[in-house]
Amino acid sequence: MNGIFVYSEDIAVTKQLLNIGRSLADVLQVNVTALALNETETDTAGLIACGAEKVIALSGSNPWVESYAESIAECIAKENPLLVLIGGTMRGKDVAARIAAWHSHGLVNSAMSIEVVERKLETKRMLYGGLAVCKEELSEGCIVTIDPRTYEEAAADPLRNGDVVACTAQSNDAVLVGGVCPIVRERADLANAEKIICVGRGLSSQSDMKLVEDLAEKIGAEIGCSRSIAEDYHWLPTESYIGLSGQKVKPQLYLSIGISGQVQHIVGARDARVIVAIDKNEKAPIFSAADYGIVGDLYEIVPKLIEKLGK
Ligand SMILES: Cc1cc2nc3c(=O)[nH]c(=O)nc-3n(C[C@H](O)[C@H](O)[C@H](O)COP(=O)(O)OP(=O)(O)OC[C@H]3O[C@@H](n4cnc5c(N)ncnc54)[C@H](O)[C@@H]3O)c2cc1C
Repeated sequence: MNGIFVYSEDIAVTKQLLNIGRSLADVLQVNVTALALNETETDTAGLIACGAEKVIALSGSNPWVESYAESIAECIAKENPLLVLIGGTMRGKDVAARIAAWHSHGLVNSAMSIEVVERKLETKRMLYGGLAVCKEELSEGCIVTIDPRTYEEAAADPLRNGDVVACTAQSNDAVLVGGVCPIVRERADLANAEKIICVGRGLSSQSDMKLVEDLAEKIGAEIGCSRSIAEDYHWLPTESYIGLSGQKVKPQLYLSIGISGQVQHIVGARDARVIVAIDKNEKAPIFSAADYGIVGDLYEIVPKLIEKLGK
């Protein structure tokens, strides 16, 4: 068994995987190989700067990354790595599942962390909507997907050396893409927002959203919500809700207003740097997840905050 193999169809995520991949490789004293699919020379050089000893630059004419799963599996077979890290995007998970099936290797999805314990690799991931954490010891060659932004991008060191091996990929054209229509988002991309105000059923009516919008404008925040607000009340688009079945976010500031903080919601927000909660029920579970809590009526607190921030 060789080193650690990393791949994502999103080069920024590959650099995040290199952060953890490099640390593990240093402990295990093995090499890191990154796979780049249809990336530029600058991007492949960037992967070496971020810690890969070798970059396999695959190129092919089919724009559909899933159709290269077999070629990626072949590269992995040649490298025979100890561990394969794949970016846990929707497309990455699709590719990871196909590769795991081809190689009959284990697959751990959405690992929250991965570490070396007594020379064995161990992952942790959430179970039952965040109610339990599952610890798993990996067999050799295991595939692990890691969701975007679980780790920061590896710091680039332009003095690092490495090899770039160019290969032509064979795409599996069993499914041909006739066209792609990007989803036009009605709101900003919450996954990359630095500040988020999240509203829940504590808000009495849709017209009160104005209050939240005013506060968001004052602090330059995007607006998210609990599932009930999007799916039951339809006050905000579906892509605005945060949680287990919604978006996973990692802002610097997450301010929840009138959200009870059920585990299915919190699971999407727990990686925020600072969580502030406003709720009138002092026993609301949101306060266990919050760094700062304000117990009180949002209709009194939010106008006061807007007033203070206005000065
Ligand atoms: C399989 C599954 C998946 C799910 N996935 C998600 C998900 O991805 N995201 C998600 O959000 N939910 C999800 N849910 C639903 C989740 O369990 C909760 O039901 C939901 O998050 C509750 O939304 P809420 O906090 O807005 O409402 P509530 O739980 O009703 O909380 C409202 C809060 O507002 C407070 N409040 C009321 N009035 C005021 C006031 N005037 N001032 C201050 N506070 C006030 C109350 O004290 C209360 O704490 C899922 C559920 C299941 C079963």
